Amino acid sequence: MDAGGNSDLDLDKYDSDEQVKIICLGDSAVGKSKLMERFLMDGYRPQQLSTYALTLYKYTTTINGQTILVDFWDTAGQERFRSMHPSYYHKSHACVMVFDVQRKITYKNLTVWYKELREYRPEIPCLVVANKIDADMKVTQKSFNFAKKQGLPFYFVSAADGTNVVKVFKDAIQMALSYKRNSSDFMDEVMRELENFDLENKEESSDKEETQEEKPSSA
Ligand SMILES: Nc1nc2c(ncn2[C@@H]2O[C@H](COP(=O)(O)OP(=O)(O)OP(=O)(O)O)[C@@H](O)[C@H]2O)c(=O)[nH]1
Ligand SMILES: [Mg+2]
Repeated sequence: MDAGGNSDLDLDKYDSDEQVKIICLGDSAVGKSKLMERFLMDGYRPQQLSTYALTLYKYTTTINGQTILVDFWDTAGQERFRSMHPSYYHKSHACVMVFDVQRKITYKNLTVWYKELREYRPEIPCLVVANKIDADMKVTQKSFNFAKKQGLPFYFVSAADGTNVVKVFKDAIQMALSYKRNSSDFMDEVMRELENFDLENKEESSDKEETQEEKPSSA
């Protein structure tokens, strides 16, 4: 399930300069998939890896002359799974967190999603999205303080009529890129170190194997 392992291949395939991963969180039926579909309708690429639990959409865009490959990760039926597998969060650069303005419980559960997100990704940008405003425009006058309290950007959107959908995802891509370029996230540093360490170890051990092979003849 880890697309990170293919990232070099993907960069070649799409001839892109940089790659970011954006995840989507929120209760079942808040509209996560519909929001992504709405955004991706134009720039949609048929490459879509789908399992019963996970859909990965690939999207390319050009920002300041650079081609950016975006991996959007979407999950299904989260009420069944409750919490996400750690690989879902792994190496993500931004998160779009969605609730349904018509169902209060989905707003309350943002606290739960946010807590889990921060356990895995303490510092990635997170955008809070109030979906389905088409059903009752009056909700945009209500205040939803969760985002403000946590200091997160907040958007009223509708996957049904398209309100603010492009804005949310464009902002998410921009934030993901800034995060990737400027991150001083401690865990990211550690991951980078570990990856380098892994490579070095492999090189060392293959050296060793060669010298060990020679030994038996001298013994
Ligand atoms: N009125 C209205 N309905 C919406 C909107 N977005 C999604 N829906 C409806 O809400 C339902 C759930 O949407 P999905 O996108 O499948 O929800 P999801 O968050 O992906 O749900 P899971 O995959 O189960 O986690 C569908 O019946 C959609 O048609 C919206 O902006 N307005
Ligand atoms: Mg879905």
